[in-house]
Amino acid sequence: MKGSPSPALRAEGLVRTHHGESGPAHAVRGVDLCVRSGEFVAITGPSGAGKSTLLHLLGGLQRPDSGSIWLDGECTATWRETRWAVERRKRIGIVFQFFNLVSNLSVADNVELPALLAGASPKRARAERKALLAELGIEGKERSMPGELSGGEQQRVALARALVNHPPLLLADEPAGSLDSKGTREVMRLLSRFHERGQTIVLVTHDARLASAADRVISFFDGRTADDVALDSTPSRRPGTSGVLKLRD
Ligand SMILES: Nc1ncnc2c1ncn2[C@@H]1O[C@H](COP(=O)(O)OP(=O)(O)OP(=O)(O)O)[C@@H](O)[C@H]1O
Repeated sequence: MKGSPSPALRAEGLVRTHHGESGPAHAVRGVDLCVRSGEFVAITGPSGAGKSTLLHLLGGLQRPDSGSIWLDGECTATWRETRWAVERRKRIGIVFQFFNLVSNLSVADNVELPALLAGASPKRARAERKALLAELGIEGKERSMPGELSGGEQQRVALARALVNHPPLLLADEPAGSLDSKGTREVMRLLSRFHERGQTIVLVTHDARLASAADRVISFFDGRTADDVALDSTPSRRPGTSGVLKLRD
């Protein structure tokens, strides 16, 4: 394989059961996954299939009951909360459906915060924030509070925040789930643009249009991988057009 000798992300035998008031929910029931560096993988499936739980396991936001996760070939089994938090800052950007911006911080501060926490100087954090907000088309909103922005604008700020430390891996959980079709198209274009530059992306979505921007679509059903198909990546295919589904050899 060209580039990194290890996959960007590998998971083996992941199992996670939630214990809620209505009894156990077997959200993830033994999942193996391998994502190459630079690959864009979409995970789709019905509500309750376990997609978010899987993404949370991959980002260290929840721990598996069993199974293991490797990031760039490094086993994470011994990582505790603080180590995951440190590694997330450097290696994993996460975008959530409902943005999860800090409501009492300005747009600028929301985006700069992860850079400062990762040790960047204020000058560097500011420069990164400016570049990203310009790239995402929301310069001029730096002083706004998240509540003053449209859903699409908030999602772009969330994307800027996730990418401010240049993490090699981006995990996105229904990043257009609360947006209208224009907002969805914008998110799709942005994800495609970052993917074209080599960003590794794992996207959880119900939305077939968003999934069509990926290299590979994994269908998830009842806590397990039901199907894994590569999308046609002929040069004529441009991100944002619907990909031709082709069964993997
Ligand atoms: N914190 C929790 N406590 C108890 N049960 C949970 C918890 N989180 C998820 N579950 C249950 O685990 C199962 C999988 O949920 P999950 O959110 O991972 O699915 P999903 O595929 O992402 O669904 P959706 O597309 O609706 O977001 C569901 O039955 C859900 O009710």
